[in-house]
Amino acid sequence: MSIPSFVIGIAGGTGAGKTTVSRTVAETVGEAVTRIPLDNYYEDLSHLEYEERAEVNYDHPSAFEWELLRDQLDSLLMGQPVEMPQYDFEVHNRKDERVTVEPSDVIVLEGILSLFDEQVLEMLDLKVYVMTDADVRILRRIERDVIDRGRDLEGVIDQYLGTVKPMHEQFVAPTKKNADIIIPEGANRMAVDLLVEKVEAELAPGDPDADGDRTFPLEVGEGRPTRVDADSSSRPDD
Ligand SMILES: Nc1ncnc2c1ncn2[C@@H]1O[C@H](COP(=O)(O)OP(=O)(O)O)[C@@H](O)[C@H]1O
Ligand SMILES: O=c1ccn([C@@H]2O[C@H](COP(=O)(O)O)[C@@H](O)[C@H]2O)c(=O)[nH]1
Repeated sequence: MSIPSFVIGIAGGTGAGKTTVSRTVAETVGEAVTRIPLDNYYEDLSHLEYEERAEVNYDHPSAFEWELLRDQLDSLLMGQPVEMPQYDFEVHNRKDERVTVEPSDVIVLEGILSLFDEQVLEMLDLKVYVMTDADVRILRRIERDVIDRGRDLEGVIDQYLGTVKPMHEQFVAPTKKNADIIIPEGANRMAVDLLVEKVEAELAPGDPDADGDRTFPLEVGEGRPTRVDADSSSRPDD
């Protein structure tokens, strides 16, 4: 395994297609990709009742436990496994169990604010922003939240207008300026192929120092760790 790993950050608004892009990259690259949903690092809100948790602003940076994310990314980059929290959207809270995540050649951090925190940005080798129009994103979100996350239509609309949209404009969309690559619409085949090519070039034996200080040992292809899916996510968008 390469130490440190090649770390990709994938940001973008809710419903932009971040999860789809990161899953497609992980599946196409093969075994050595660890996917880290930023959602797993929402603060533990066990001290609140469900009704109070339902009122929390989950689109503000303060909703996330950045310290834990930085520590766990650091550990993975040093080749150490971490016990990653898991998140349950239906109850707006962290699950009791954690999942052991092993370090791997490629780490993909994916979430609305993956390109927000300065210290996290320093850990990223490639920064991607998925840009999809707001009307498309809200339609996708309604479908997903009602079907997968146990919400009702009225609640989804209230949350969108009350917090999701204003926080997107204030905190998420401005992180586009931190991106190396902007992918339109989500699962854009050409863009995903280019990402995969870049990752594979970074991992290729014989290209040991593609960006100056990175060394990629010849272990690639030998005893790679199993792919870990740490899941249990101008123009009017963006
Ligand atoms: N390019 C695309 N075309 C059509 N539907 C897409 C595309 N990319 C993603 N989707 C769909 O949109 C929904 C939200 O995508 P997802 O990847 O979960 O977004 P995010 O992680 O940014 O919230 C999913 O149902 C997904 O299948
Ligand atoms: O308990 C929660 C936690 C988060 N959310 C919403 O999720 C999205 C982020 O997930 P995506 O997959 O990027 O859409 C964020 O906009 C939060 O509003 C939630 O509703 N409840």
